[in-house]
Amino acid sequence: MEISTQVPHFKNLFSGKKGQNLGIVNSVNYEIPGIFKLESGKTLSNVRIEYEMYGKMNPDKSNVILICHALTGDAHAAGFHSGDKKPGWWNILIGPNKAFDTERYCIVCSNIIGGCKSSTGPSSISPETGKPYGISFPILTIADMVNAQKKLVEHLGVKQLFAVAGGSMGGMQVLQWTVSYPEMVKKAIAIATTASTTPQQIAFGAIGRKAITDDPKWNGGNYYGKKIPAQGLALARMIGHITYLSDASMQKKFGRAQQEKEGPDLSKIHLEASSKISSKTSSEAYLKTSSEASSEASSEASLETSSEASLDTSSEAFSETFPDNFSNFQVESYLNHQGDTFTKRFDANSYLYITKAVDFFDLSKNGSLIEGFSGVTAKYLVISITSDWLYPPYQSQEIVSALTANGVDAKYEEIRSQYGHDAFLLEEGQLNYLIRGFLSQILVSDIMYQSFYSVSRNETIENASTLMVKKKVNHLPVVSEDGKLEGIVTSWDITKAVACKITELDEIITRNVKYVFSGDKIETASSIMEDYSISALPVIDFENRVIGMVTSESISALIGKFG
Ligand SMILES: CC(=O)SCCNC(=O)CCNC(=O)[C@H](O)C(C)(C)COP(=O)(O)OP(=O)(O)OC[C@H]1O[C@@H](n2cnc3c(N)ncnc32)[C@H](O)[C@@H]1OP(=O)(O)O
Ligand SMILES: N[C@@H](CCO)C(=O)O
Repeated sequence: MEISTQVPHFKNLFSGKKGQNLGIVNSVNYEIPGIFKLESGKTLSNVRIEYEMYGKMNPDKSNVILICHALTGDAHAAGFHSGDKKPGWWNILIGPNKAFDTERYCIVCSNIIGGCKSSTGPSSISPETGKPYGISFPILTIADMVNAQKKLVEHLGVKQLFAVAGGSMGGMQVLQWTVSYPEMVKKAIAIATTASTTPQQIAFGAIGRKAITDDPKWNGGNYYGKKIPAQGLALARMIGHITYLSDASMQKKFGRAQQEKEGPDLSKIHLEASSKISSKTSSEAYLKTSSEASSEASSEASLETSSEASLDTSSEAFSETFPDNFSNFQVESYLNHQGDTFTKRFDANSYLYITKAVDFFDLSKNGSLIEGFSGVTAKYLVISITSDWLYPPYQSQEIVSALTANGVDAKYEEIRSQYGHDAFLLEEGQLNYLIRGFLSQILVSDIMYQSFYSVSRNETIENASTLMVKKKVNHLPVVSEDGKLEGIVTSWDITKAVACKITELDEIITRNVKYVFSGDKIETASSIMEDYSISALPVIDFENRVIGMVTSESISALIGKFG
């Protein structure tokens, strides 16, 4: 066997290069075959999951990181969609040389079920009725979202995720993953989240939902192809958005400043600009809804409707309440803008279902979070934000305490920020630093040789020794016809065999062979080598197929280079 003599590629482990953007990225849609069962016992069929993937999977698919989005996020976590000026929502962290380094990891992000960004949700067409589900969509839980993601992960052929990461509701999915499928998650990163939704969080969710359901245009959830409940949805977002900021960030952003009286009215500029900028988003969202409602005519109607409805929201709010010359604080204008733009990108029924799933979330068992986390094995990084009053730091500390009580390796970090809850979307420097440190232990995959020679157990000792001499190697993994590891022979075994006049390789193979996985830390490989006095280990995948070799020389070279 030859293990290629070149020094393995150390990639950008210690490069300190500045992060780069991914360029143009695309979404992919996957349909879960058969019936998808929900926690409630209800079922869905033809369930679609929209996802994006950045970076390449390594041969044994052990470098995959699943990113879980927050309440109103989607699969588009990084890079740019063609024609877009803004990148995906976690572009600060995902890309070459960023914490979620796409040169090293394969990043997958999917839109949750229940959402309105091409995964199956209330605005999708029910295969049974041929109409949008509306509120006939079954009740959802965070576990349902995770179960759907698991189907996607299986479809991608990934046996174990290198990591799962997310903030806010994304953090809840992270926690749920490690509870529901402990064997499938190696590392977990939960940011600005809770393991059990508090009454205060539920209260804010309830007000948002009431704003929507009290809007007459909500119409019992049956508004597709008609005027959307823009006013209620905008109000829900305005309430929600206040909880994503902090007292300090609002002071800093707006103070008591008022919108300019002289010159153009900024709130109108923003409204006009947003209806133009978001016309693509709006047409995509509602074309989707109405094409699902199956008529081109209705798609035009609903496109018109969606922009009319959102303009209605603000004009009603201002004209009915205040005379024209009343002052308008900047913070009011800002919230109006946030509410208005939200109506152009989000479905009101999805908002109801998803916020309810958040409210249901409670991982404690018999009132005990320690019991709830009893099966968790993933290594954890839990991050909170000093100014987050929606998911305050004590809730992250409770997670860490309960994990630690179960013997889980859990690290707690606090980001110092004035941004409030949404700091998990904004604090580029601190997040990159903490996440990179947590993820970037050197792995076998970083130093293994992917080109190697092997022999079959039916080989003669003469042929095996000729191969070793010719290719200048001391270890040959013995593999079956389908590449599965059966044993190993070393040059020392061959020397002994020659001395004892043994001719068949089969007689000298070490069958109780030590091996590693490509996702193992190099410390693991190095301690096996030390404990058993061996200088090379086959690297196998989860099917027991040999995919590479790691040698003591390659580890020494790494230590020499960076130690
Ligand atoms: C996984 C996920 O969570 S995905 C969902 C994340 N995205 C969102 O939540 C979208 C809405 N949220 C936000 O915009 C969040 O505040 C953030 C965290 C994403 C962005 O934060 P920041 O960069 O600080 O932006 P900021 O909060 O200042 O908002 C900027 C917008 O407000 C507008 N704005 C600022 N001041 C005013 C004002 N006085 N009057 C009207 N509009 C204003 C800006 O023009 C800008 O509009 P645009 O987004 O249409 O371009
Ligand atoms: N602002 C983010 C975080 C909410 O938790 C969102 O809308 O998804």
